[in-house]
Amino acid sequence: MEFQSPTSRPTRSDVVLNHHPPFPIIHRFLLPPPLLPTPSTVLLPVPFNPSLFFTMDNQRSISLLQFMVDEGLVPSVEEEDKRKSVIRKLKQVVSSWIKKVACLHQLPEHQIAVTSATVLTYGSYGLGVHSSGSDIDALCVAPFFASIAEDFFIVLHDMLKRRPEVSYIHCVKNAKVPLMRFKFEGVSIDLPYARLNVLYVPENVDILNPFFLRNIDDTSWKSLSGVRANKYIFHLVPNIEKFQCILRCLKLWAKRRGVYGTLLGYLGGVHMTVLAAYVFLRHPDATLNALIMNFFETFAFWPWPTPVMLQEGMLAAIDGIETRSLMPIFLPSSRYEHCHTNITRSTFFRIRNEFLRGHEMTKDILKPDFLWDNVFEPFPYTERYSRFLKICLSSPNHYALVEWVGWVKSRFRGLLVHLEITQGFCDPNPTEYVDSERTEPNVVFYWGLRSNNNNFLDIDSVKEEFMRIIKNGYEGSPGRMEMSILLASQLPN
Ligand SMILES: Nc1ncnc2c1ncn2[C@@H]1O[C@H](COP(=O)(O)OP(=O)(O)OP(=O)(O)O)[C@@H](O)[C@H]1O
Ligand SMILES: [Mg+2]
Ligand SMILES: [Mg+2]
Repeated sequence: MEFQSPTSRPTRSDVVLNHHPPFPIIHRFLLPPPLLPTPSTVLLPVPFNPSLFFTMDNQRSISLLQFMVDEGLVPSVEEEDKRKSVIRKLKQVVSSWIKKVACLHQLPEHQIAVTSATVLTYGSYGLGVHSSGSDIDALCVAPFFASIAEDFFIVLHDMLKRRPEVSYIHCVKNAKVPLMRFKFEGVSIDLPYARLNVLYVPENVDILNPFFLRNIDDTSWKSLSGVRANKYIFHLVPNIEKFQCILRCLKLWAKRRGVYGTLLGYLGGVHMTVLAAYVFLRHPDATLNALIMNFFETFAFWPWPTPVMLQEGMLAAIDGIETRSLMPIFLPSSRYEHCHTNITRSTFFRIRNEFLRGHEMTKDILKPDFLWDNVFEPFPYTERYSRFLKICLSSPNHYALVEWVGWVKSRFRGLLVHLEITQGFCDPNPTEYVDSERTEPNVVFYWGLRSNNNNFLDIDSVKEEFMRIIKNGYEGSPGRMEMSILLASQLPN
C-alpha cells in the first residue's frame, strides 16, 4: 500500500485533529469546537455532518479517559509516594557511597567534604508514563574518581546488598549500558552508571551542559542517553500532560496486543515514545481520540524502513549512516543514533499488522458499536496459532532465576532468527508465565509458531543451537532451559 503522509492527505482524523479545542482541561471535551471544517478542505463522504462528527470524537475521547481510569493506568498516590521514597533513599545510599569511595581513594579532606554524586531518573518513570509494574530507571552520576569496575560494581553493590530493603541484586556488566538491577522495597530498579569529570555533581545536574560532558568516557555517554532522550522529549513536546496520557494508552495497547518488549523483538518504551511524539508534534491540539486514530493511520501505512525521527532535517544528516533495522526509530536526542531494536521479520510483520488492525478499528468515527475494550483486547494467541514453542527456564532459587532469565532473554533474538530460518514465522509472546506443577522456581514462555511448509521442527537441534548461544559469555550460575512443542489445546488456561 502506498504511504501518504498525514499532512498531505486530509482524512477523517485530520478533520478532528485540526479543529478541536486544546486538551488540558478535560471538560473542554464537552464544549462545541471553535471552528468547523469547511467541506472543501476535507475529503469526506457526502453528506458530512460536522456536529455529529465532533460529538462522536468527544464521546470517544471521554470514554478513553474512562477506560484509563477503569484499567488503573495511572498509579495511585500511595504508589507514587512509595516510588518517591525509594528514590530518596537511593540518593542517600549514593551520597554516603561517594564519601566512602573518596576516603578509599585517599582524597584530601577538603575534597572529601565537597564531593557528591546523585541519581537521575529517566525511562518511563522520568517521563511520567510509568504504570504500576514499571521499573524505575535511575542513573547513578558520580565524580571522575569513582571507577565503574570497582567502586560501582563492587563497593556500591555491596553497600546496596547489605540494605534490608534491597533484594535480587545483580550486575549486568556486558550490556551496552552496564547496570545493576535490583528491587528496593519491592520496586524494580535499573541503575546504570555515568562518570563526569567533576568533583561535585549537583543533585539535579544538567547533563546537556557541555561543562559536565567534557572528556567523558564512551560508556558514560551511552548511559546518559536515556536521560538525554527524556530531556529532549520534555523540550520538544508542548503539552506534556496530554502527551503522557496518549503515551500511557499506547503503551497499554502495545502490551495487550503482545507487541511490547525490546528483548522479545518488539517495541520498547523509548520506541513507543518516539512514535507517539511524532504524531503528537504534528497535532498538539488534537483530542485523545484523534491522536490515537492518527497514530494508527500514520504507522499502518508508514513506508518502512524509512526512519521515524522527531527533528526536522535529520534525514539529510543520516545519509550514509547504515541502519539495518527493519523499523528504524531514531533517538529523540540524536541525529545519528537509532534506538536499538531486536525486530526480526516475524515481529515486524506482527507489529505492522497491529498498526493496521488499530487503524481498521478506529478509522470510522461514526462506527456505532465502537468500544475501546475491543481495541485494547488481549491478543488471542490460541486462536491464531495451533502450535507453540514452550521455553521453560528454571533455577534452584529465585535469586539465581532472576539473573538466569535476564541473561537468556538478552539472547532471545538469536533463537528467534534461528526459528525463522528453520521453520518460518514465529511470534514470541512477551508474557512470562509460571509452571505451577514444577517445584523449582521457573519462568515459562510460549511462542506461537506458523511453519512455512510442514509442521516438523527438530526441537533438539533448536535447543542445541540456542544452548550454544546462551553458554557464550554468561558469568552467573546457569540454570536449566527446556524446550518442547505444544498444541494450542495443551496450553494451560
Ligand atoms: N533499545 C533501546 N535503545 C535506546 N534506548 C533504550 C533502549 N532500551 C532502553 N533504552 C533507554 O532506557 C530507558 C529505560 O528502558 P526501559 O526498558 O526501562 O523502558 P521504559 O521506557 O522505562 O518503559 P517501561 O515502563 O517498560 O520500563 C528507555 O526509556 C530509554 O531511554
Ligand atoms: Mg523503565
Ligand atoms: Mg529499565
